[in-house]
Amino acid sequence: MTAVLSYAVRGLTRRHGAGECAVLANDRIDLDVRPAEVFGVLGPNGAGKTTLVRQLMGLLRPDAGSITMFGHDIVNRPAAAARMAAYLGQDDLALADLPVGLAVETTARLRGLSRAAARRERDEVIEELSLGAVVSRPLGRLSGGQRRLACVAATLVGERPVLVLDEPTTGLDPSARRSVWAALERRRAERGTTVVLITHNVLEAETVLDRVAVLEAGRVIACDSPGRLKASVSDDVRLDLVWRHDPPVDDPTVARLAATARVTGRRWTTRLAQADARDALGQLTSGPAFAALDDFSLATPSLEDVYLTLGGTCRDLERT
Ligand SMILES: Nc1ncnc2c1ncn2[C@@H]1O[C@H](COP(=O)(O)OP(=O)(O)OP(=O)(O)O)[C@@H](O)[C@H]1O
Repeated sequence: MTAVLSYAVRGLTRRHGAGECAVLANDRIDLDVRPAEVFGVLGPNGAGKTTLVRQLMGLLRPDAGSITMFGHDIVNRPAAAARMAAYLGQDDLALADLPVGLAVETTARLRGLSRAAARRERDEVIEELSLGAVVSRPLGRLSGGQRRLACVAATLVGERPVLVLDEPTTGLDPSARRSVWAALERRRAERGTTVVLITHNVLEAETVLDRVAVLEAGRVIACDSPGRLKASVSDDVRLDLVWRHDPPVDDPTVARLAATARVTGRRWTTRLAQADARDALGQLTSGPAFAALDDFSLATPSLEDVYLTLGGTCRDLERT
């Protein structure tokens, strides 16, 4: 059965450093990634995400455990990973001196395409990601977002059956983010491409991923579809309140919410049973506390709630 999986990972363990400074970056990770799946790895800084995907690409050797890719042993034959997967790392400046178009074309040639096919794919992906305006400029002299997008373009050429992307949309504006997601979805739908990607962004994770593995301190603390993970946490809803200034804690409803609110600057985030949330919102919006409110929202559980419920910490997760 594992032969048909894009990835089968078992007991994957990897330490960095030695002695007292050793960090257990991946701790007995088990994962299955299915063909044509968009599979996400979500977690805070230092959770072990990059360590995991670098092992999936054969760039880092595990201390223990196994990884097979379409049934091939990647740990003992890491070169097989490079033949089957394209990788977008966090810093991808290997071709920094080349103009964008040439960098993309060169990558396609390195992946075995003929000159004509490489140029055709280059033109298609430049158009697809709206990179026409910077096609002749060296990668190293672009803005951070433009460079990231150009590196995504280079990753997409050459029709690899698997794409492994370390934070592909970090630094991109909303329109560029949308074109990246559309480009990945197109490859999955038309070619059955498997996509494994790291993201910090819980909102993106909810909308683009088929399944997500949540990592915390080197361990997978949950792995399922965003919908099933959300359904598993509870029926509670999230009430977010943003105050204009100091919250009026002499108001009884505000005082009650203060007891459990997670405070981030002027924002309070509370999780409540649906009836309690409706009641609290009713009291707040019809009473004197309303004048102190800048904004409020009531939402069903998000992946962030799942993450917090599972014991994760919310630092470093993006929500915009
Ligand atoms: N070369 C290294 N030497 C020592 N420790 C390392 C090394 N690389 C990573 N680590 C440590 O291993 C842990 C996991 O790092 P990793 O880069 O995999 O996390 P991450 O989830 O990708 O983080 P981020 O979201 O910040 O990119 C961290 O504690 C990190 O400090």
